[in-house]
Formats: sequence, structure tokens, C-alpha cells
Amino acid sequence: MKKPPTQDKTDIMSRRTKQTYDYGQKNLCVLLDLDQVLADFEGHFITKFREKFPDDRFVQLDERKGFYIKDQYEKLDRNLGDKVRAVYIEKGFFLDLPEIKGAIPAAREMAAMDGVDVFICSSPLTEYQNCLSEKFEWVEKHLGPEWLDRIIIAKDKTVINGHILIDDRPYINGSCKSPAWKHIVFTAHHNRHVEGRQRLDNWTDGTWRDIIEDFKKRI
Ligand SMILES: Nc1ncnc2c1ncn2[C@H]1C[C@H](O)[C@@H](COP(=O)(O)O)O1
Ligand SMILES: [Mg+2]
Repeated sequence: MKKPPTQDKTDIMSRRTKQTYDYGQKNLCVLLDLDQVLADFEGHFITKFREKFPDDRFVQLDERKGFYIKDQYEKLDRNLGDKVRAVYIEKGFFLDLPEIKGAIPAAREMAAMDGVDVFICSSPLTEYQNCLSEKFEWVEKHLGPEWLDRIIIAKDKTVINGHILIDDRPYINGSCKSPAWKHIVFTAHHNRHVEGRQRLDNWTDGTWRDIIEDFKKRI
């Protein structure tokens, strides 16, 4: 393994690809989900749904329950499922997602922390045509081009290696029954009812730093 050069972490981070050197210690690998952790999928969905279908019933954010928006809308009216889908497969939907408050400065600060590597781990829709390229565009626009090398696209997040996965989806299943990561549930309206899980409620009160420091001690 190469010896580390005599430069500080800021210099290394400014490169497009962060290199791995033998510092005699392991870095904490943090996987950050994109939708509803960095980008506000649910809030933007309601705005667009109401613009497109102003005469239809919709679910207020504080009434959201269960991961899939489509499932809850279909319970209101079974014809709404196709309308829900039409909103998020439309060109520009993923690119225009607003930032979750405080997420971008927190992600940048986390990535600059000593002993921490940060990746963005996101699942594409099966209707990938707009969603996939727009996820990359969103990251480039909000975090910068140097983050493009840190995007992991995976339908099955259980096979991805990392120490922590911060993700709003409360149950993450896949072909690996014992994923390497510990799941920290990022609180969203749809998952508030899920109990007994380690959570991160927001990016603004600084508690994310405590979680990262705690896990750094454990690896
Ligand atoms: N709450 C959601 N309802 C429907 N679809 C959703 C929701 N959150 C995310 N999605 C979509 C958008 C993403 O492309 C995939 C997976 O998202 P991920 O945040 O990586 O679990 O599903
Ligand atoms: Mg998500």
C-alpha cells in the first residue's frame, strides 16, 4: 500500500477522486441515501401532484404513512396510482427536487472529516429514463462535480459495503440478509410510526456529528 503523501486532507478532498492511502487506520464509510435524505422527494411530490391534478384528493404530508406514496393514494382512490406515477416519472421531477434543510452543508462537512468516507447510495426507479441521469445532475448541481465519483446506484442496497447507511426507507431488504452497514433511519413523515430504530431526525441540530463520532470509535 502507498504511503500517505505529506499533504493535509483538504488537498486530498479537492481532487476529483479521493485516493486510499495506508494511514494505519480504517476510514468510516458512510452511505447517504439521496431521496428524502438529501433531496425532498415527498414535499416536491405534493407540489407537483397538486399542480398536475388540482381536482384530485391528495395526502397531506403529516398524514403520510408507509413508504410508497402510490400505495397510500390508491387506498384513497384506486385510480390515483397511475397519476402518482405520472408525477415522478415526468422529465425534470428528480432534477428539481429541493434540498432537505441542512443536508448539503452536513454532507460536505462529513466528507471533509478525518477518517470518514462518504458515498451517495440511491435506488433508481425501474422507469429509469429520467430518474437515473437526473440523480447525477442533481448531485453535480447541489454538491459539485467531485461528488459524481461518489455515487452508488443500486436497486439492492443490502449488497453494498459500508459501516452506516442513512436512509429514510425503514425496511431495506435484499439478497444479503446481513448487510455490512448499520441502518440509521432518517426521519420522514412516512416512517414516523416505525418504532425501535436508531434515527437521525434532521441535518440541522448537529446530532449527525455525534452519530459519526460514535461510529468512528466502533470500527
Ligand atoms: N416515498 C416514496 N414513495 C415512492 N417512491 C419513492 C419514495 N421515496 C423514494 N422513492 C422512489 C425514488 C427513488 O428513485 C426510489 C428509491 O429511493 P431510495 O431513496 O433510494 O430508497 O424510489
Ligand atoms: Mg430515500
